[in-house]
Amino acid sequence: MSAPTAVLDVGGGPGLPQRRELRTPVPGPRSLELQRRRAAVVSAGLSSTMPVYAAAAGGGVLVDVDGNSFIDLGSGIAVTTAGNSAPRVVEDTAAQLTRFTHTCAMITPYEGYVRVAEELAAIVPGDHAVKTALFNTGSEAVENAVKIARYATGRTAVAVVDHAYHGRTNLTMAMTAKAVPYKDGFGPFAPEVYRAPTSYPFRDGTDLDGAPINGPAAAARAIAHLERAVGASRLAALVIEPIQGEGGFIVPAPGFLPALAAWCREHGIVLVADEVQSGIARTGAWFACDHDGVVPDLVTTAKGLGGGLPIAAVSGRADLMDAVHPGGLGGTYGGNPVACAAALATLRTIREENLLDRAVEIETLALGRLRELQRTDPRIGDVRGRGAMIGIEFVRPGSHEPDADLAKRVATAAHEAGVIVLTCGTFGNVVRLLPPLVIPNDLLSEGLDVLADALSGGAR
Ligand SMILES: Cc1ncc(COP(=O)(O)O)c(CNCCCC(=O)O)c1O
Repeated sequence: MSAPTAVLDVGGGPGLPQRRELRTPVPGPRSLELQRRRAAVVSAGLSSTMPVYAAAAGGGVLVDVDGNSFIDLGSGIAVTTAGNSAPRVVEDTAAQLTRFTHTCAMITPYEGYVRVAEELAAIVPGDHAVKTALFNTGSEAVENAVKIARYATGRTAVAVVDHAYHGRTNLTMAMTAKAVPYKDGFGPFAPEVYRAPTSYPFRDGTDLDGAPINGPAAAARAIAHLERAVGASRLAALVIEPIQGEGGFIVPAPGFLPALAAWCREHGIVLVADEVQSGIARTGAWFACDHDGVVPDLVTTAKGLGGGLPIAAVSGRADLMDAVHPGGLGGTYGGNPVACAAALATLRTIREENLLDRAVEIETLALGRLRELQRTDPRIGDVRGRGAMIGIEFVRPGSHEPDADLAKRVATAAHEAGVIVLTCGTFGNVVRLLPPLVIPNDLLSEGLDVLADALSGGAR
């Protein structure tokens, strides 16, 4: 057994020097040693975007085991929204750890769970009574939202849309659109899932009569498809991301979500907004649904909710949440007390540091800079997003043909220059920005400069 690699003894949180600084090649020697050890004992099925190993993180940076300081534009996939090792999260979880670490909420409940449910009831869209059940991962929340919808309606069919991502469990894989890497080889998948076209403004073009496929037209197209493929009366739920994440940071055309919501209401179909990636202040509102004035019946949240601790939730109409028989929902760790303390501290940090407004400031800065780049670079097909959830779609110049290789080269060049960015998209041709909302403006601007350099130089 190898001795633990001596890592940098630096504390995380906002006190970390907020700078981009490379002291070694990327990856450095300690990361290379850890890569060697990992290859011997960790499944090859687990990939990793960055070739380095984390030692500390906070504010807008992540420091690796070789002392390299990276600008973090990924937030661990939209999780450390309120900052890594956020002070209140650290303080409140440490205090909880000394009281009790686990009792199982189904065995001996505790106030923290109730307080998280009270907090979510206060921010979830709508003026109806809201109840919550807590879980551990986004996939688990989506699975349980479907369970609740099926139980409450007595129906079994589930509608999803193209480019969707909902998780890696059997049902959520069936609901996810992209085969590689998420589904290939893992079937058979759960039945009774029906996929409709979504609103993808950059790629929707016009209908057969030459009219642009706007929001209402895209909704009519999706509804017509579902009416043919399954029928509204058989649908328990429509599960949709208000802004699609892994599918490519796709913001639907105005009017698309409201038209779908009206159709669901008309036919008693439970509208589930999967806000695992777009929720909890990420887009400049508590939920992405808020931007469209849509009130879903159920909302799934995870990622940003826990400030890094694993916690997920299904929140929604009390009549639906109470439809399930006692004991019908559960799980050993759901709403772990330490994770609940983290969630409460995260929500408090978002409020006290005005991070909803901060997300809007980040949107203005990032979209402005990227659209400036787009004006002179035909390889940037689309720049889109809300708040601190921004996507850059790369194409072959003069076409809509996806350029996944360019997206990968830009991301790799950014990594080598000390900036963490992620790619996504059905076609793999989207670079996405998910900075912590606490990132200083100068660091965000520097990260955008690095992307611009990667585009103009390193990523030919
Ligand atoms: C909308 C939406 N719903 C559900 C999920 C699933 O959440 P879990 O916490 O990863 O299970 C996600 C997770 N997205 C990141 C997946 C990363 C990967 O596994 O490669 C999401 O974005």
